[in-house]
Amino acid sequence: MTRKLDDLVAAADPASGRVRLISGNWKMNLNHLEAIALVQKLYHLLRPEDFRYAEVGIHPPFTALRSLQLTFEADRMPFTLGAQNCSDEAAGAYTGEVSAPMLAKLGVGYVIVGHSERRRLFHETSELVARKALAVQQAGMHPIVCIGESAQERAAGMTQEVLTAQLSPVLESYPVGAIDGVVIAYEPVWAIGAGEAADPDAVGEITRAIRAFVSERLGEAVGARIRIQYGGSVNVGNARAFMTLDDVDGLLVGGASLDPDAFALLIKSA
Ligand SMILES: O=C(CO)COP(=O)(O)O
Repeated sequence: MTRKLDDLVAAADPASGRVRLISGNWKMNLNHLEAIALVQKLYHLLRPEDFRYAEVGIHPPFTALRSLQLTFEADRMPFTLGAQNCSDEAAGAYTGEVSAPMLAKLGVGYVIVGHSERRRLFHETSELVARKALAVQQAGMHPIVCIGESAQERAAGMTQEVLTAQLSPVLESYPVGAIDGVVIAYEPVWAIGAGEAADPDAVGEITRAIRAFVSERLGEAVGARIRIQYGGSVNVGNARAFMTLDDVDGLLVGGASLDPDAFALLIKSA
């Protein structure tokens, strides 16, 4: 379900004008009944003003999308529905795949593409990720494009190089007029599921460099409008430190989004 424009304007950061976005990536967890129970509990823990601070996206497995779509509609819950992946093809003989138009039909607003788990475990290249981002845009949704360096790449001083290489195919192929609908999620691979997040000062520097790179490639106006999330062991204790960084507009939360009490507190603390 997509939220009304006036709600989203309220969720914008007054300094940057960018709408904050806190997204819960459930990964391969929770069946559709557990998914309904979690969002009902989460919704009751949040007050209307919590939704005015940021747009809150929920990214369940595909099998729970229809159930959550109906739950959000029936109870008028102002969450935005999200998916974790999609095919770069619109339809056809691709056994086991799910297309972007199918997700759009379910009311999905955001689709995560290029998560490091998909790059690493399912061998997704940055070119494929760029095609998926384009498929998401063509179906009328927004891609959340994940980029991030591994521990080895970081140790070798290659962070900036890796991030720009991952991002470039998206910036080169995406329609220029729609590019500010892209959300970039900076998720250092070594911080995912690690229990310890990256240092906020370092994230501040890296996200500033990501925005500068977008500005350099596509102009200052686009750079100023594109949204950047941080992800990797975000929890109640550190969410605010990331949200107060100038170039961070939101969070991509894994483990902590599976616990409604923790996720509600995290949204409030941010
Ligand atoms: O991969 C992540 C979100 O996409 C982060 O996961 P954790 O928050 O569990 O570290």
